Amino acid sequence: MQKPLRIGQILYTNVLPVYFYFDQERFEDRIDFIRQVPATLNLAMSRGEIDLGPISSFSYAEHASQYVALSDLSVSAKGRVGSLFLFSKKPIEQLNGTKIALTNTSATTVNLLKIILRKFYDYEISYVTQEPVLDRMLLDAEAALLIGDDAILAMRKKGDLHVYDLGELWHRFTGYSMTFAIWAVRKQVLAEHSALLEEVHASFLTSKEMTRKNPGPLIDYVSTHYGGDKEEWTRYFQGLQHDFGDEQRIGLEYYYRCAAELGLLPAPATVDIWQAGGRQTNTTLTR
Ligand SMILES: C=C(O[C@@H]1C=C(C(=O)O)C=C[C@H]1O)C(=O)O
Repeated sequence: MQKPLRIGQILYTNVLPVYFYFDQERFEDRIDFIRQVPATLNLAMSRGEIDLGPISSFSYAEHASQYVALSDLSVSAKGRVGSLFLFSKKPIEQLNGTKIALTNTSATTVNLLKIILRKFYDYEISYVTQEPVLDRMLLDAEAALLIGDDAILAMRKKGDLHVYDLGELWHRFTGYSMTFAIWAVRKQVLAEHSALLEEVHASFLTSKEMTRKNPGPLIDYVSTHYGGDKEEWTRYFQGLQHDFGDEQRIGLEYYYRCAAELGLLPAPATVDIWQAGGRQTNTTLTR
């Protein structure tokens, strides 16, 4: 019997629309889910311990020759995201020359912050990477970056800290949307599992469409498990995009170029979309 397909799931609410109605039972023991924060999934994917799933878009670029991406799936936003915050003791205009603490759960957003503060503010910052605990991060740093549910929960007790949404900053300076996660598949897995992969991909897309049409049950679930009011959660999910079309690709590939320009990536990457049936399209844009 074939080994089960190992599928990652980001341990944050932001991916739930793609998993909420995923019909796991239909796959019985043909799939396994591994639930972790993005940085852990990134590493597991690069080591071949996971076969497919959402990873940081930055990590996709670092391993672009080994991965392809599933079409129409991402965690993206044009403007405000609502779960990627820089919490700062001072206004952002006064952060040049300071120390900023970065969550150890992220790859895309920590580099997005570096790009924004270097390229658009022309700042020199000293960065430290820490566990995502806001109070502890701010003991010795002027500002702290959190992502995912850590950011959502910290926002509720931010006191008089200044708060900046990274998606909003990116959009303000570039006019682009930003893609934080994409569903990567290790190329090695394609030949072995292509039929199963098509089924899994279709189930993700079905879940996404079902939550789009009827978000009520998901909103009830998250407000029960994570607190917060339902309007807040409704606004959060409305602001997130889980598609990956031209708009998302253009913004992401611009981010890759900025990252390469600053030496954060060895070269600007492009995203290869795997098409059901085994075809692959390289989505490189002419520049
Ligand atoms: C929108 C978000 O996108 C995330 C940010 C990631 C990163 O910074 O590496 C990775 C996956 C996504 O979960 C979020 O976490 O709030």
